Amino acid sequence: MNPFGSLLRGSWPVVACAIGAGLASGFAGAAVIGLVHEAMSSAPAAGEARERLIASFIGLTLLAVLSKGVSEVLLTRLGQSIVGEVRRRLGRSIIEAPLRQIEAQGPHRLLAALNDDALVITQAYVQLPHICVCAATILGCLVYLAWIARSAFLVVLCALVLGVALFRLQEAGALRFFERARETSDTLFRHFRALTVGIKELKINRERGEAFLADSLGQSLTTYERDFVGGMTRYSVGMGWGGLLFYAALGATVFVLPSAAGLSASAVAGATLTLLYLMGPVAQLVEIAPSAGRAAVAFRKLDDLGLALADPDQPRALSALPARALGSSWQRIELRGVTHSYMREYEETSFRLGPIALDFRPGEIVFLVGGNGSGKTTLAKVLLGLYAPEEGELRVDGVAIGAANRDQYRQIFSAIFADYHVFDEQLDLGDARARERVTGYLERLKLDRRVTVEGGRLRVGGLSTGQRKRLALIAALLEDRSFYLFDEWAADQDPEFRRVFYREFLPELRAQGKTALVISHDEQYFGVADRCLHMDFGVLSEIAVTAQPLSPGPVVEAFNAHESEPALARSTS
Ligand SMILES: Nc1ncnc2c1ncn2[C@@H]1O[C@H](COP(=O)(O)OP(=O)(O)OP(=O)(O)O)[C@@H](O)[C@H]1O
Repeated sequence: MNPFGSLLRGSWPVVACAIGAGLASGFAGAAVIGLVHEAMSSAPAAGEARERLIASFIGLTLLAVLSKGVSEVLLTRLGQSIVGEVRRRLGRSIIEAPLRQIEAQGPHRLLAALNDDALVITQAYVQLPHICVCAATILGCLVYLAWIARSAFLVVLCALVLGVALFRLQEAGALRFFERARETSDTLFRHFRALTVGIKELKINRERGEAFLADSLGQSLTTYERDFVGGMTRYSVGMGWGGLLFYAALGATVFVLPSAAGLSASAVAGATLTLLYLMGPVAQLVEIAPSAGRAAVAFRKLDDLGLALADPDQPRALSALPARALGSSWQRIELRGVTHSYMREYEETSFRLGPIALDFRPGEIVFLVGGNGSGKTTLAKVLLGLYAPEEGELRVDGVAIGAANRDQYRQIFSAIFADYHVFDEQLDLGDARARERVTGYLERLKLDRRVTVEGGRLRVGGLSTGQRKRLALIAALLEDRSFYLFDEWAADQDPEFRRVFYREFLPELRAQGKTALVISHDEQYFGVADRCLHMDFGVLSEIAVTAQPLSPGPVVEAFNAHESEPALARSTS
């Protein structure tokens, strides 16, 4: 979908006012030229006529300057609102795009799109009123020229047509340079990311730091600079041709047309003034061209990334999932013959998960174990609706999950992946009960000194890696979803918090009727599970649960009581 009109929706009044003010400025400027021409070519005015001429001159120049100022202010407003809108839409596009697509692009490409492409597209949009004003001024000047000196008009028209053709030729080359520069921009953002994320490694090893600056970052910067300058140079050459043709038309008007076409001295003066005035808007239009060219490259790049700047208000597909499935009232989540594979570049083999047959019921604690790279996280992503199954299907209480209801399905889950992120700024606690709950969690996870509750929100201080993971656990528990995924949550916790997690939090979730899939290597806690699944190179099997609680206590007793229930065995692979 062409986002051109929809990006400006809501900004049309500003665009219209900017165009109106620009036109007023352009026409007032052109009228000043006409006035000057009239004053120069007729006998000096006296008395009332002279006063009228001076008053008109002052009025028109004031109008030209003021309306130009108004137009500039409006354009600044327009620019800021469009860059915000472009980034909002890109953000939405990223959230709505399939996770595999986003993972395949990598964060650096998305950052480049959010930064570079959003700005470049905005710069082009902001020029829109300028383009209208310049085009109107050029048109007005050409009409005036045709009226006072037809032969000069024809010469200028020929020069314009030839100039545009030569300019377009140069522009094609310029766009190729800009496309290469845009590709380098992706690499640059990858290096920027490495610079911020890998700052410790770069500081510790000076040679690595120097090599990074000189080779990785340095080379990309040089390549970007070379291609960008190359593109702009092509445009400058195009502009040079245009300028040369313009001066040729001016020379012909002044030196050739009076004798060749019998142009009068007054017509030559008028045509010369008009041509000199025309140079301004023509030059402006030509200067805008690189912005438009770069915007075209940016739009193409967003298309390649699969990120459309679609109108966010377009109607969305309605979910086919019954509303009750969103709460804790689902009774069965099934994976039937589900598969997923990754195609690996430069490798002949690809990883394939499944086919998986698996059921989950409310109130189950299911452990998932297996070696590194065996497919545990991949299974979790498929289960959570983050990857669409290639074959087979997911069902909730018999309702198949597809594109239309996948987003709604995902709202059943709360997850802490190994590469989790906590949205601190969104830790809004809401009512008093939630505040009470969170105070309890903070105390139990020994975060009450680092994280405080202020004005219904959590205020987070500097946290260690393990503390941050515990904060992620609190954030997940506050979401109060019916199905939890913990991907090696306890991996970076000390023994005390591992115990609290396995012996207290998991049984509590079970008691609340919530389900948890726990990816874990902590064998000593496998007894907590109702079922234990094992993943081996994408193949899932069920293993026996052994209950060997380490340290008995009130919570463990409760857990042991639960263990006397028969272990659920609904999973097969
Ligand atoms: N985004 C991806 N693109 C391509 N291949 C991937 C991707 N993510 C994982 N893989 C591959 O899929 C296989 C399973 O990975 P997965 O992350 O599911 O394993 P895991 O059991 O969770 O491993 P770990 O215990 O190390 O976290 C691995 O061989 C991995 O190389």
